[in-house]
Amino acid sequence: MEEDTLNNLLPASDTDLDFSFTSVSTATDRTFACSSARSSLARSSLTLSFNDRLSSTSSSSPSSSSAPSSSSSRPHRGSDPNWSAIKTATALSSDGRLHLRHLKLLRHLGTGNLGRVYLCRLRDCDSASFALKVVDRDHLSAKKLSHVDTEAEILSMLDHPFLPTLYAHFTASHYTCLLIDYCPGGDLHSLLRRQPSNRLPLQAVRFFVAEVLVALEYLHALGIVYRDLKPENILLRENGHVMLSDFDLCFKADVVPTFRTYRGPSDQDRTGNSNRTKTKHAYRRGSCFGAANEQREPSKEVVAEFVAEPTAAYSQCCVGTHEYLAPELVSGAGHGNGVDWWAFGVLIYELLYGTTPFKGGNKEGTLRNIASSEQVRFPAAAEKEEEGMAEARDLIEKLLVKDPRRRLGWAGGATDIKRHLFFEGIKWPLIRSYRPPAEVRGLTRKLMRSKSKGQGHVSHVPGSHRRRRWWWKGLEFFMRAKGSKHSYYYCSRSSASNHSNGNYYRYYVNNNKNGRLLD
Ligand SMILES: Nc1ncnc2c1ncn2[C@@H]1O[C@H](COP(=O)(O)OP(=O)(O)OP(=O)(O)O)[C@@H](O)[C@H]1O
Repeated sequence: MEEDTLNNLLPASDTDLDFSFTSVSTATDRTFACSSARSSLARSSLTLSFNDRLSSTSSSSPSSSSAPSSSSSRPHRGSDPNWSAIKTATALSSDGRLHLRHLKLLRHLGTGNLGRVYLCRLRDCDSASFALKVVDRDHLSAKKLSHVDTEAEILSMLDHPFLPTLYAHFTASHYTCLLIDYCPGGDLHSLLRRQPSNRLPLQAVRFFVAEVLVALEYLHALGIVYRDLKPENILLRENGHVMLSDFDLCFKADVVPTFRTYRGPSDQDRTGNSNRTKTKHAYRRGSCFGAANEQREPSKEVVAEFVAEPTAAYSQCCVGTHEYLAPELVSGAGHGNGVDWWAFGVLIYELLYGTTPFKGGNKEGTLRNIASSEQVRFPAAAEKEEEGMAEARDLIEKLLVKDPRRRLGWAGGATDIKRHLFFEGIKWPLIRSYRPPAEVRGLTRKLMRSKSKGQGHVSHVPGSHRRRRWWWKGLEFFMRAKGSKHSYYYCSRSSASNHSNGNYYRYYVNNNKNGRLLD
């Protein structure tokens, strides 16, 4: 029905656009506000500065359309059939650029806070599917527009199998359009809700979080702190591998890559389960994190490893999804790269246990639990629990350390986390070749179906309510109760009643003397 309507409304040219999309109704206010990111000092030529890498594909001028982001600047996607299709379409275009008229909208996939997302194809090529995020600039505040630009900037930097590729970014009339990979597998949150007790088997968790870890590693190496990790933002590609989405809450900092050395297993023991005395290491082998083990003596050689972690990243702009907020975000005292590693711990916990670790009776309760000194607790272990659960708990405990500087990942990033025993045996360079877990209910069947239909989409499970990023009045109450010296300003308090889901609040922490809002 909706598909028909959209098809009927398809524009003959870009100028017809006003009639082709329904404007996003007053969207909920974003919790994002631009960060007060404090970059690290540029110590050497190795310092990567985000701004140096901005792609020229980002264009905000009205009525412009852009040439597709060049596949040559994305070496890993050079042979991607989607790129070939885009190149063919632009070669046939009179001005060598991709326009909205080259696309055929097939279906509305969903609506976010900034815009609507459509499944689409190129008019002259039925084999390549894309997701088109359409943002009606006329209906967004200046602040939200800056979020759109942030998302476009970040997307234009990415070249990674577990992150979206931005094929084109164009502005037509008052619409900004971002053309990215289409993920027919839906999101991990919906997949989780299909599982018995909302839990995934441990091997499936290892598969998904290992890929997320690699994606975060890449983002952090670029100095990007993601800040919105949660199952809802982990989409599943046609091949069952993950793709992180939603980059408008990110903030950027400089990162100083370093080489360091470590001595094999002794370091592994440090980051792994320290109570375990192992003389031999069990290596899992076989397809998709299988359980076949092989015993071998630990290697003792000194290994040089690359670490690019934005440890100096700093922002005071508090954003995120409440169950995934790190304690330093809740306290409003400023935060950095550690928030992603905290959220990574929450993610592993939720995938394994079907709930988040600090969830309270209501949102304030959750915040209180996060901010308290109470350590993470686990449900009582089953009598016969899956192999690897002890390692999983140990990893979660090390990630959910309340002090960000003592949290696993803060200093060494994903490099440290990868060495934890939970991930033992994973051959990281081959991670793209691992088979998605066949035992996960709904995963392969849905993906197969979407493949055969060519345009299927794993819908959200009814009742699997997506957790939005919000901030809520309860925080004010909560902080007052704690006698905090910080004061909070709800930037959108007056418009809160207009919000479509009524649960979005953006706030600034004001802890400077002159009372200026930190932005
Ligand atoms: N590349 C994609 N492939 C398939 N579905 C997608 C894709 N990108 C987004 N979607 C779907 O479209 C919907 C809207 O996505 P969008 O990124 O605009 O907002 P969101 O994920 O709801 O988050 P927020 O509103 O917080 O920005 C989501 O439900 C998502 O599942």
